[in-house]
Amino acid sequence: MNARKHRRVGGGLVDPRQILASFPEAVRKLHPRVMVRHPVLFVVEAGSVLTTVSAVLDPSVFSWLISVWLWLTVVFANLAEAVAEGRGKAQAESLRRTRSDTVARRLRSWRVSMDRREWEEERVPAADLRPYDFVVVEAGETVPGDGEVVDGVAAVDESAVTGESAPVIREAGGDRSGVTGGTTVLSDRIVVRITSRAGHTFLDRMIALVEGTSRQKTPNELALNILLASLTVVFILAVVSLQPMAEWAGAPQTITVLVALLVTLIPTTIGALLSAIGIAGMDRLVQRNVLALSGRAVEAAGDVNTLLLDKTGTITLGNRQAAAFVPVQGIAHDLLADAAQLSSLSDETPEGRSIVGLAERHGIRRHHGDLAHGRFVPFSAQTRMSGVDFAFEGEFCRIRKGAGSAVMQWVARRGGQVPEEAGWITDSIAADGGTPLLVAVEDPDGVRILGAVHLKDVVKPGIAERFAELRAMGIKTVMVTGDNPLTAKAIAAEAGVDDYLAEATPEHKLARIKEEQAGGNLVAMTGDGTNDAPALAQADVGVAMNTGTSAAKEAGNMVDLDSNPTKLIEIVEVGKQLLITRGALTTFSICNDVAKYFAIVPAMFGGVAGYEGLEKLNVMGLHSPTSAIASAIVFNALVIVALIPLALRGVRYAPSSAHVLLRRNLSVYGLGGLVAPFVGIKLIDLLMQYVPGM
Ligand SMILES: Nc1ncnc2c1ncn2[C@@H]1O[C@H](COP(=O)(O)OP(=O)(O)OP(=O)(O)O)[C@@H](O)[C@H]1O
Ligand SMILES: [K+]
Ligand SMILES: [Mg+2]
Repeated sequence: MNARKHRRVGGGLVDPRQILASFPEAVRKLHPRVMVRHPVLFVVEAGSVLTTVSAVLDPSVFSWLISVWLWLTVVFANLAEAVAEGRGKAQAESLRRTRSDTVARRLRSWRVSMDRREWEEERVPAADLRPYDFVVVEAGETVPGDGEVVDGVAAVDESAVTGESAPVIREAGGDRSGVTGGTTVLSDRIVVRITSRAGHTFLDRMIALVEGTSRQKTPNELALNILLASLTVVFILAVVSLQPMAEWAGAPQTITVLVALLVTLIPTTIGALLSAIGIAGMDRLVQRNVLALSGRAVEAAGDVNTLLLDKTGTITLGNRQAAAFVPVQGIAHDLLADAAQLSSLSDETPEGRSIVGLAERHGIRRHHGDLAHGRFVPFSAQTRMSGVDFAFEGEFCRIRKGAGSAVMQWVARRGGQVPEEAGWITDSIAADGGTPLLVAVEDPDGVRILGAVHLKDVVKPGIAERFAELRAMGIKTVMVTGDNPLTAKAIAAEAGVDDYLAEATPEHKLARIKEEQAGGNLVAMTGDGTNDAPALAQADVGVAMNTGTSAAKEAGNMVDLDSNPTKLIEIVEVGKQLLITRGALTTFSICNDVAKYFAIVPAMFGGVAGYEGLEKLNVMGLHSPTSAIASAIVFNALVIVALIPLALRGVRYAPSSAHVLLRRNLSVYGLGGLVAPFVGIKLIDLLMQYVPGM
């Protein structure tokens, strides 16, 4: 994994300076409008106001001590969130500097005659660009906005966004056409169609994300918040109803004591850390160069059990190159090469361009001028073919090239014969992991297959080991590809996926995901192409490769800046760690509160006639009732600070089954939660006895 240049080192540790720096923000967050979003802490804040008023009216060391520590409890809770948010701020700053304030070279066109347009360049600020504007970017210039390359090929330096310094190729036509505003073109010239409005670019979204401004509570977080709020209501009722009983026993309690009791009982610890845990999860993904555009997706990632990947550009490098022309018997090699080149002259896909190039290397150089009144048939994922219709020396002619089955059908439909040999050729190319494209012509002599083009692609290195890791995590991998079954089988075997689906159209990919979801599976999908977009949108976790088309990036809910399909392993780990951390700290918090109840109630009623039985519960032998209560409140506040690093770093996660993790959690954090207050409160009480008046 590459380290983003402006990325901090040792992301898991909390720098004490960071805590200090976040203090003012924590105090600002005391505003009730902010606090109502955290119901448990809102109750603590209200309690702090009550005890402060009562301390003013009826001052004592005890009442002031409690008031001060209650306020500290709320500040500490806000501190957790402020520290979590603060960690993204520096990164956001450096991204802001990257955001381009460049001047764009916008193309303006007007119609001169029926079929001719005149183009003119104008210089406008990047901020004025709108979707469907066309801009020119040349070597040395900054891409002024997000868009799609519609003409040309260029090497682009994307390090400003991805942190990766090796240049990448961006080109028109294929699945590597997306460019991001703020990146720099290193060579050549491209024309870009702008796809996003100023202020809504990828970089803007990235800034909002690392700053946490766009973060919304996830469904799980909302549910937990409701649970915590309900618990709080129950405890409020319990404490309020305690007073009549205490009065009946002749020991009415002060407001300060009642508020203190309430605060120790309600789940303040998890209430304080909940949002920091969520922010930290998103942050951990940013550290791994993944932008999660929804918190829900991060949670879902923790439970994913099926991963769908497309082949070209995701499992393979995606730069399918023509390697050879394989003619059928009786057809000259150069005739096939010529036909293949003619059909590709306007095919702006990488495949198309590489066919033109290969034919040129065989000495065949055709130009658009050779195609009188030619009509180009562009490639589509549905037809899996492309080609051209034109007139040649007065004769009408059609050429088609494409997936074996698609071209065979085309030939058969037009009344031609498909020689058995065509099947052998495509099969032998496919069995090798290559992609065969059959080439066929239709002219006055009839319809026939000329041969095949052998397209070669390379499986990304090291991918098989990573898929084995996914298997160990209980995740099934399925490759879905538009390619033929034999190629799919060969690549599937080489990459080590569990299953594959060949000849898949965008609809098939989508259907396969719905099918998996109907079977109760949580599905992740990684892809880069426009033909992956529907599937990326349907998947619970849709990870788009940053190299991909803007349609793919819009459809997914995560973008991997490294365009590494096995990144999902890390995404799943972060998701699991998020869920486990939240579970562990909730367990700890609730067990803690139960233990505090036993520490504080006996002390409160110690020595009260009729409640002597409770005295026996005072196993801790605390100094005095006031000291016991104050110690519990101090402990309650300090626990929050002590757990901030754990909330931000996440509970240690080692891949193992869900029930092993659950058991481990319950024992470590449940037991820890029960024992910690007895030790902590006793220690604080030992100090508290030296405070005069306690
Ligand atoms: N430019 C082209 N002209 C004609 N046929 C093509 C062209 N590009 C690809 N094909 C054929 O169409 C098939 C489907 O292509 P598509 O892009 O939908 O899927 P893919 O890239 O092979 O797979 P994946 O979905 O894994 O990216 C290819 O396998 C190939 O046989
Ligand atoms: K508490
Ligand atoms: Mg693809």
